[in-house]
Amino acid sequence: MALLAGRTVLLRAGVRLGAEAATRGGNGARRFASHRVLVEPDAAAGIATIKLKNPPVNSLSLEFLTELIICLEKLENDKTFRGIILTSDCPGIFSAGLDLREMCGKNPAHYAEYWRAVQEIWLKLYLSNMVLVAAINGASPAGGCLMALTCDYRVLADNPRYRIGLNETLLGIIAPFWFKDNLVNTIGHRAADRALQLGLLFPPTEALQVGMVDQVVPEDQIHSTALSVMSQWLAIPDHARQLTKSMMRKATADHLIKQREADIQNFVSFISKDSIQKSLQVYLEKLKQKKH
Ligand SMILES: CCCC/C=C/CC(=O)SCCNC(=O)CCNC(=O)[C@H](O)C(C)(C)COP(=O)(O)OP(=O)(O)OC[C@H]1O[C@@H](n2cnc3c(N)ncnc32)[C@H](O)[C@@H]1OP(=O)(O)O
Repeated sequence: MALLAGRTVLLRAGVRLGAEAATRGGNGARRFASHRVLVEPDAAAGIATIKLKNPPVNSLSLEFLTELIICLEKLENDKTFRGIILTSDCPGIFSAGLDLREMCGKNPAHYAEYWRAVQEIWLKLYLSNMVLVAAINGASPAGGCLMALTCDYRVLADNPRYRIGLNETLLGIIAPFWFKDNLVNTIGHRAADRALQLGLLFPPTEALQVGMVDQVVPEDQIHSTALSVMSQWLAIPDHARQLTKSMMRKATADHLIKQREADIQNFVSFISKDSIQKSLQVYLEKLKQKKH
């Protein structure tokens, strides 16, 4: 195993994380080769910082999700690491959430493959044995917010443009039950009810008030704060913390695990509807025209 402090890392001989992109080989198998998930290891501290790097907005495309899933698997299986700091390498954006282009104008088989990957990243993050701290250094709507919600602790940089929330209703779509469960577990039923129905995106002060994040700090202190939170969490014996985490989260994860195939079918039939396709296209078009 080679560990290079402060660099994109080689975790196992010959496998370069962050240097991988999914492509189809002749036999249909996936190969990997690109630079979207940067891992900065601190082996002495047992911490890996994952920097999301899928410019311009870290939208969660199938390829990006696949790389992230592989990265998390490798870290989870590597006893060197006990904690992950999840942050962004894209200035001003943590993640714009699911890649709308994966949900528009594609076929049912693609939607099913995509949704399985979305479920997988959520399960991997939500059930991770490691301590996960989100250092949210940018806007974090929808799927971006969901990734942060899977973490054990959330630090948000204090910038009014860095809004966070599950805004699905604004797109004319519905947050799945497991997005909802994760939000309810974090901010409580009443606040989640209001936030989900209105598709609220909270600026930092409100995000802190509602419990969507645990701490708001000046932007230049986000990484140091995440490190100090991490050392506090890593001071707890792993077995006790991990079993407690599992006790708190298992029922929520099992809810999805038991209905995984049905959830995929629901997604495929919902997203394939003409009316939903139309809403998503209009939303994407609005995003594109915003600049002009
Ligand atoms: C049953 C279905 C359940 C599924 C649940 C869905 C969960 C989701 O995650 S849906 C995605 C929801 N995401 C959003 O609503 C965020 C949309 N984006 C934004 O609000 C802004 O882009 C953002 C605040 C993140 C950043 O703003 P800017 O810095 O001003 O960037 P631009 O808006 O100019 O965007 C640059 C470029 O990126 C494209 N873009 C943005 N978001 C997405 C996305 N989620 N998927 C795909 N592409 C995205 C945007 O269109 C611009 O493209 P170009 O015009 O081609 O440069």
